[in-house]
Amino acid sequence: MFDGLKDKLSKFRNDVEETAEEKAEAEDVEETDSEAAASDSEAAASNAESASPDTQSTPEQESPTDTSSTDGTATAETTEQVDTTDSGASDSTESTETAEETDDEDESSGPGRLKRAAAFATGKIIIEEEDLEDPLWELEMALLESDVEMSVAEEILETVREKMIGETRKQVDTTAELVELALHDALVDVISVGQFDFEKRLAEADKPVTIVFTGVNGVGKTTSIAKLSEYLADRGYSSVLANGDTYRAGANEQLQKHADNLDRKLISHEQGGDPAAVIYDGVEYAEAHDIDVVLGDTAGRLHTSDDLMSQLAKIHRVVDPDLTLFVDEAVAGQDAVMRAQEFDDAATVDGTVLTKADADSSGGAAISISYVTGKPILFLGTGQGYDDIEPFVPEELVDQLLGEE
Ligand SMILES: Nc1nc2c(ncn2[C@@H]2O[C@H](COP(=O)(O)OP(=O)(O)OP(=O)(O)O)[C@@H](O)[C@H]2O)c(=O)[nH]1
Repeated sequence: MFDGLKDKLSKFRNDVEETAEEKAEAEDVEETDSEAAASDSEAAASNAESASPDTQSTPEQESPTDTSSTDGTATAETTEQVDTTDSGASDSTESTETAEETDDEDESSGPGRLKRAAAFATGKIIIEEEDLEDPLWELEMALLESDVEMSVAEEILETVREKMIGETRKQVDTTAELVELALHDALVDVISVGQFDFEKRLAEADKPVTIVFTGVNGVGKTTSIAKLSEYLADRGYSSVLANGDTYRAGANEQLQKHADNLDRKLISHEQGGDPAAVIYDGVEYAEAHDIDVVLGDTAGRLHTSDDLMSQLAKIHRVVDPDLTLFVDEAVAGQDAVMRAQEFDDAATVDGTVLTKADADSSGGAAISISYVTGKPILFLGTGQGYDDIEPFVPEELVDQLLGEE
């Protein structure tokens, strides 16, 4: 599931890891060079000392803060040497103060020299904005290619940037681990918007609970109703089906077939009847027969989307459903995200059932819908069988996207 996106996320992790490794190597070389320079100058100083006591320098002159360079970088580099070579405490404190001042001036360019120097002294690598620039750009392209909605991609990037920049790699052992944590948090943040516990809500609600399904034709709405009926039966809830799609020829027969297969009651009216009246009858039937849940189908397409939306509005007025679930297919990518927003604007959707997650989809819809609508994905359709429906757990999806296999 969502293999393309999984590969792209894995590439981002490898890119950042490579960048960090290159940086570690470069800083190793820098360290070796500066150590060599330090021992050269120590040797030179001791030579000078033994050659002429008159030319011996004062402690102040030796202090790194008094180097003739006015360049902040040079000053801080000297501090690195002081820190790593563990020289006299007073010199070190003095030079640290100077470096802090320099550090403050240098804030805009990253975590600052002092922090870097301190991390560097203990073998840590700090991830900076410039290290992430290329990998983040590639990640943004990868997310957009995977049909992740633009504002969602930006939010993910922002969180990754926030979580990684200025972080020392050693705190989490490896760069890979740091990237994984940042990506994990960024993805969970956008995917889990609006999540609520469907089963708890169902358990606590007065019965019968009425659930209305909306969405365009062909995305798996009717099949999802049948699947959910079976899902509920597995958890001890009885349900009745009500066909509010009075517009499409053959809709009654289609739902009747599922009802027969599952041995459920179907409430239906003639084609052209009032959908709100059908679902209302479903509720009455449930009340009379002590049925826990009414699952109401609706038309996916009318003459105009205005007709469709006003029909939904009427169902809401007449039946006041406990939940309205928007159904769309994962393979529809950005189209599904756009439709989710349109339906939510018109009918106030409570959550989404994302079907065909088993098909080779980009993953963009699964990542974007909750963030864009503010309503959670509640179920994933994972095949054509009645049992092929799973509660949507954001953490599980993210683990799967970031998993090894
Ligand atoms: N692979 C796969 N196929 C699915 C899934 N859900 C539904 N389908 C198939 O998608 C097709 C359309 O499903 P329907 O339930 O008829 O779709 P609908 O939205 O009710 O469409 P209309 O009946 O035209 O209103 C059917 O062949 C289903 O078997 C799913 O999760 N995975």
